[in-house]
Amino acid sequence: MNLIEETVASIAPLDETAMRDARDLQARLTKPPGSLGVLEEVSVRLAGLAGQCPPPQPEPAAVAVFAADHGVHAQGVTPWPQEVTAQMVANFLAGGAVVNAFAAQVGAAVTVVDIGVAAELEEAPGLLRRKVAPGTADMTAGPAMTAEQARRAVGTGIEIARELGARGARCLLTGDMGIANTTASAALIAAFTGLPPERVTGRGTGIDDATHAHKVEVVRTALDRHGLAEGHGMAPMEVLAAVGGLEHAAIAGFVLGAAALRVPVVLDGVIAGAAALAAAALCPDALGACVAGHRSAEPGHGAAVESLGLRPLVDLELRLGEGTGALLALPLVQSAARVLREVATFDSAGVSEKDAARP
Ligand SMILES: Cc1cc2ncn([C@H]3O[C@H](COP(=O)(O)O)[C@@H](O)[C@H]3O)c2cc1C
Ligand SMILES: O=C(O)c1cccnc1
Repeated sequence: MNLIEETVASIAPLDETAMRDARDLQARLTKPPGSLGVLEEVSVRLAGLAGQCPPPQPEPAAVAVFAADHGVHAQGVTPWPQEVTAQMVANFLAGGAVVNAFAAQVGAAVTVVDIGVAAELEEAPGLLRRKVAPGTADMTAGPAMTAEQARRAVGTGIEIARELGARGARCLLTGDMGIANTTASAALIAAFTGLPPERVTGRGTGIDDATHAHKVEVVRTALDRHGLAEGHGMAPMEVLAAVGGLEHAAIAGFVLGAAALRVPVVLDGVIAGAAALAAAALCPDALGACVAGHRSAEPGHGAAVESLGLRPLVDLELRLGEGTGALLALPLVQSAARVLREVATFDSAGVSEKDAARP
């Protein structure tokens, strides 16, 4: 078996006993039952993932920012030059980007992964040089990646999850950097959900109406070219290779790797949403490890999380990527676990329970 098959085979569903224990415990904690809303469900999932109640505290946390370039950039789908991908990588490594500020705020480590940046990048602390190719090919002209490149990128994502886990991370967060990657995200989301391009293609970094209309047509052209209309029946790895980015493939692997380690993975925005659709198509049980950090302003992201049955924790109209939305959600995930670990029960604290006779 290869790394991807081995990893998929090792991913088990959430542990029902631990989840039942967590629900029972939530009902006995000194608060009205259900009063922590969505966070109670998060705590139950964390227990199910760990196979124990209470679950371990999901910290320390590490965000992996997967950076790559995109051949579809040539189609004029974004106003930003491709060099910005490499320039932002340098900014991440210098600590000057929003992801660095948010990571510092919540105490998460930042690792940058060159999975497919067009430019040659020099060795630097905090940079993992794992370039599979210097960017993808233009998906409107042919497959974005070869099958081998897609496999290598997914495998690298699995390895990065393992490496961060081996360094002690107990919560993983996804990040991305890749000019034009919202176009590839839209194509992946359309291919995996069957929704039409106009429903899932957004404005990315910010484009006018004419460019947006053109971007929708670029996505439609790519889907047509690769026979990815609704009901296509293509295998997930083939879909990734046809219209995905190297960072999408790596993030899909990262999700699989986290699920195999039984470590929660907090998903960022539309790029992670597209990658999670691929991961879930490869292994539905991998979703058990996933927490949707936030809901991005990109329409395709809403479609992706709905299709995955995930409930985003934060909704602040963010449309940045880098891992920023996942980082904002991290304290919520950690608080959810801490409740199960630290809050007293009615019994232990001597607090009276609700009078059964009263409404
Ligand atoms: C300065 C800058 C910093 C960023 N940080 C994340 N992105 C985000 O925007 C890009 C995707 O948008 P589109 O598909 O419209 O090109 C990705 O690189 C994503 O990570 C950035 C974009 C820019 C310009
Ligand atoms: O949803 C995101 O993460 C996003 C949106 C726009 C541009 N880059 C990323």
